[in-house]
Amino acid sequence: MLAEFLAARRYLKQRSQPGQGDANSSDGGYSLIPQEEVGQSPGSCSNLEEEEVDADKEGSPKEEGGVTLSSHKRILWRLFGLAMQEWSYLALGLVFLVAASISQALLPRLTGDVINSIVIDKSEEDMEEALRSLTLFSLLCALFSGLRGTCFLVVNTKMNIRIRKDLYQSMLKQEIGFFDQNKVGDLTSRLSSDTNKMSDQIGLNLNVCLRSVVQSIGLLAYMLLSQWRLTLVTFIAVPLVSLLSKVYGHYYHLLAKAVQDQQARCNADAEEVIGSMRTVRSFGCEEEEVRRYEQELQEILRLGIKQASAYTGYMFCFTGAPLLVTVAVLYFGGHMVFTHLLQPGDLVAFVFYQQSLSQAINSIGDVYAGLMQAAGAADKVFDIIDRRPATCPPSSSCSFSSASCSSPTHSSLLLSSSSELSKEQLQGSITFQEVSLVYPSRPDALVLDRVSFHIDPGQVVALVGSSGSGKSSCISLIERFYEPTGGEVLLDGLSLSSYDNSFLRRHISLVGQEPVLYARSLLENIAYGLGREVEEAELRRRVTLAARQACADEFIMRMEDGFSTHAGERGSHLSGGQKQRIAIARALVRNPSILLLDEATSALDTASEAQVQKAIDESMKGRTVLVIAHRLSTIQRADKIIVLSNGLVVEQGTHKELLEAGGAYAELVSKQVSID
Ligand SMILES: Nc1ncnc2c1ncn2[C@@H]1O[C@H](COP(=O)(O)OP(=O)(O)OP(=O)(O)O)[C@@H](O)[C@H]1O
Repeated sequence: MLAEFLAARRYLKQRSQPGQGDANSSDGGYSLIPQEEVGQSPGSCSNLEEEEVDADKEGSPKEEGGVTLSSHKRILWRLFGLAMQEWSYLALGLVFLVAASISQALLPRLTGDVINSIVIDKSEEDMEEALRSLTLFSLLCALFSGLRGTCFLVVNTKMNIRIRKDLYQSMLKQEIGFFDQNKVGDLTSRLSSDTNKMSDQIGLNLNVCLRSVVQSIGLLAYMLLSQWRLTLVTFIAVPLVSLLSKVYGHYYHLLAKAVQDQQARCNADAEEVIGSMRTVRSFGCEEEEVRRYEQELQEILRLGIKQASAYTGYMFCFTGAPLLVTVAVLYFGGHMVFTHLLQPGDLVAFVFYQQSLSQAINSIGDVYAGLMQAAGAADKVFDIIDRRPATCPPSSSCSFSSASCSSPTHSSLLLSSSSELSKEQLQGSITFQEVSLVYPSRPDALVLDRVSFHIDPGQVVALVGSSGSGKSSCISLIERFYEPTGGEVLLDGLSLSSYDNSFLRRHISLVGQEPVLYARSLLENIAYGLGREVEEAELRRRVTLAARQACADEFIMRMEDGFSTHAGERGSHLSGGQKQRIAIARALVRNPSILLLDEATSALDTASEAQVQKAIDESMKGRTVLVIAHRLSTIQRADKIIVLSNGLVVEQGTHKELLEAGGAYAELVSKQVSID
């Protein structure tokens, strides 16, 4: 309940004070003007303790945004462990923190001295001396606070960089099925907003927590020792604020969750539409999409208005209670001044101390909520960092460079000597042995059903079949994007899973249906995957050769910046045919033993296709080629044709043999011929 309340209160405070972190807002905590937080803190504090005690008593974890309190604690320890790796900055920060706290704690006392020297002693000299001390400690307090903040900010940044790198590294190691099951938006959000939230909240809250704890202990001790009666008065609002916390906490939590859910829906819809702008444009659905988006926004507005109304009640209770506490302190303190139990300056100093204590305790409450937020974000981030790619056999070690993993069995043989392996050492035979496949994201659909075929080294084999029959899935298995659910894929007679992935990447190249280029130069796009070990001159030679083979050199040289031309976001500065040729060049640049072509020439016009086809024909020599093509001209040149239907191999043979058989292939060809 406390977490709910604090999270809701934090949210509302952020809304009401744009641009101000609430934990920071109490920084300094020394003001004559009653703050909205003043006096809330006793409630917050007692509530915090109450909840902690409850959780302990029950011995069972409580739910917080789907993550249990005990797991939150575990995550927080891990986060603190990460922060502790920057121990030198933390230690320095701690020194400045203590120095700032001591200077700050003296300020109310010195202010009281100034007032007493004016009101009681009526001594100008005493006043000036007290003011000199006040100025000195104010400046010291400001300086130490700044230095403390700098140290904790450095810890934040260093932590953030480390977490991001670990997360990105882990993401890129995952199997392809992981990316089918997780939206790009979710993953990039983990990488940006969640990692920021983690490091910001930990750095900020560690800073605030340490400062507030040191201040609270000092202030409370001073208040109890100097004015214990007034200190008791300060805590009279505790039961009231506790009760209100429970009611509002629950209500705000529900509202905040509803707003978050609605915002997530809204963002997901917008992301989907922006990501498929071509489809939206070609169907002329822009206005319809704007209307849908507006409807979603209206729902956010409705919930926002509900929250805004609730805010009135929140402000009334939580601002009223502390003000009443201050009134009560002034009432009792005033009577004590009249009965000479207290001097006016001491009363003013006490009010300052009381407000500072309120802010310090209040900050601890905010720290709790902030840490819970950090734990929530960290939970998702650590899930990915700790995730073991599904393609990793249990005993294998994951290698980042291979984007997957290597098994120590057969692969060690290949891996240990992989740097010396030359192309000839991979003959290039491919065998599918009773291979079945079910995609992790669609566990009910059997996509390949005991598929068996064999491709000899150097053969050109065409996979044909109607849309959805499983052609691309076969290629995905050879690329080891997915593991077969049953059976085995063999390469040169050895199970594919026994090879080191970086070895496979070097010897197998794929040109996919929709070539994806990166927002880098054409040279970098073609050289993608060549590895850093290739020297600059050799790299340029290979890129130029590959571009020539893919008939891409002409159009590249016509461009003003040649190979340095920027491809644009996802290759948007190039035509479909140009993109395809760059993708082919990228596949050829590694001089692969096995070439996989998934409708690689589909986006080319007839003239370009003929050119590229000629280049591919040339580059096919001495390699194994598996090609998916709907065009008869491509298929009939193949040494062997494998016909797939609904995940089953229904026919195999040469063009001539299959035509004579008059089966599924002959039927496909009759349709194809009319298209060709
Ligand atoms: N990543 C994936 N996750 C879940 N299902 C998939 C995935 N990729 C393909 N499928 C499904 O597997 C089946 C076979 O798809 P595949 O892409 O292999 O067919 P294809 O013969 O290459 O089709 P096309 O000629 O249209 O490209 C289809 O039903 C498809 O919906």
